[in-house]
Amino acid sequence: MSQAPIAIIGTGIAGLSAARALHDAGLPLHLFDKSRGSGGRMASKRSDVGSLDLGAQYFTTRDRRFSETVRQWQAEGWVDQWSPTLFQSRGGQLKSSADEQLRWVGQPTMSAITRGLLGELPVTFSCRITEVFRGEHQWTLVDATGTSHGPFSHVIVAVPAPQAAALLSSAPKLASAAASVAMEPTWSVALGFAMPLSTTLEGCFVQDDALDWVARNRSKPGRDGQLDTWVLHGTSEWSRHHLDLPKDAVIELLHGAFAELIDCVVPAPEFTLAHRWLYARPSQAHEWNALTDARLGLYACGDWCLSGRVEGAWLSGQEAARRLLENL
Ligand SMILES: Cc1cc2nc3c(=O)[nH]c(=O)nc-3n(C[C@H](O)[C@H](O)[C@H](O)COP(=O)(O)OP(=O)(O)OC[C@H]3O[C@@H](n4cnc5c(N)ncnc54)[C@H](O)[C@@H]3O)c2cc1C
Ligand SMILES: NC(=O)C1=CC=CN([C@@H]2O[C@H](COP(=O)(O)OP(=O)(O)OC[C@H]3O[C@@H](n4cnc5c(N)ncnc54)[C@H](O)[C@@H]3O)[C@@H](O)[C@H]2O)C1
Repeated sequence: MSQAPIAIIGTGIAGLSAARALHDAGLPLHLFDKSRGSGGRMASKRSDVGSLDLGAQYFTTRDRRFSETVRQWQAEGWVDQWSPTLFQSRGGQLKSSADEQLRWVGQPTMSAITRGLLGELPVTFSCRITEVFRGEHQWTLVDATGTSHGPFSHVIVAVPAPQAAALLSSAPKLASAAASVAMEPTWSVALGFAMPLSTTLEGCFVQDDALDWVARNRSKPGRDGQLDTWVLHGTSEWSRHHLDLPKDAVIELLHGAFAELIDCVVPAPEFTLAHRWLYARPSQAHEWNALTDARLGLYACGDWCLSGRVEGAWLSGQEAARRLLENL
């Protein structure tokens, strides 16, 4: 009898990191994602004015294994360095804030990375898994339409913590660890201007009331589009307080904060878009690496098991795969 595949729920960077490691070890697997494509919080959004990075803006590497992997991605042509002209704003004071940090982005879009990792791996998109249960020896998944998928030998849950908790109910310790992780929201707004804004600013760390971060989308390698597009992120606190505000109102408020922040005239935008990330980042970092119930064959990974960054999510996926292989 052929070996049942491993189910991986989530095609963000954590799920795909685990998937690649298991595939490279020769194990069969099948991925599921509720979205129409891969990437999760590091996916780019297609829009009328080109592709926009509404979630992860860039990533840094501190861990040696991740640095080496990113160099391989660079050789594949999936990533490039981004060296924006950086500013910071504190108490309304905008000033240049150059540094030596190496920052990476997917190119020509952030999604290039997870698309590259996914390659030809078997995947079912637009499939929200609502239940994960174990029979005598194997696992079955049930999706939101009531359809069953399986059997699977093991399951890796690679979704944000609050969503993971429900899928981990077969292992109460794992479920309660995931349920203990609070995740903060982020409102993300894109503005597109017909005339390029008259500023050298390409990225800005903001420590004011509403805004947390501002980036000129087309300063990133490989981005095109006719408009001068900008991405603005609200702070966690501001986003929480304005969680249920209509998108138009969020756009108006963050556009106003942007106009106050930046050192040039900001006209009415030709294009606007708002996206609410309910589970943008864990409110604190953990050092769990991944969660494991080796006896059951159930694992969880994601940025919330580590640093709440792209690097943490990738490392967590590697660790889930390593533990699964160790327990075969
Ligand atoms: C606005 C914003 C800005 C950010 N900026 C940066 C940054 O500049 N640098 C940085 O390093 N990090 C940044 N991050 C964080 C970074 O994006 C995340 O740490 C990382 O992408 C998380 O990857 P993940 O695989 O753990 O989770 P996710 O990317 O969330 O992937 C989880 C996947 O699971 C799917 N899913 C969820 N529930 C189900 C279900 N029930 N069934 C099937 N599929 C499901 C989702 O559709 C998703 O594709 C940012 C995040 C946000 C939101
Ligand atoms: N908005 C969200 O939901 C986010 C979720 C998760 C992460 N988010 C942001 O991602 C970046 C990534 O962090 P990093 O990899 O540690 O990058 P970093 O460039 O080293 O920035 C970390 C932090 O340091 C401050 N900082 C760095 N460089 C400068 C500089 N030249 N001038 C001023 N301040 C600087 C700044 O506070 C950075 O936030 C990170 O930005 C997360 O906020 C968003």
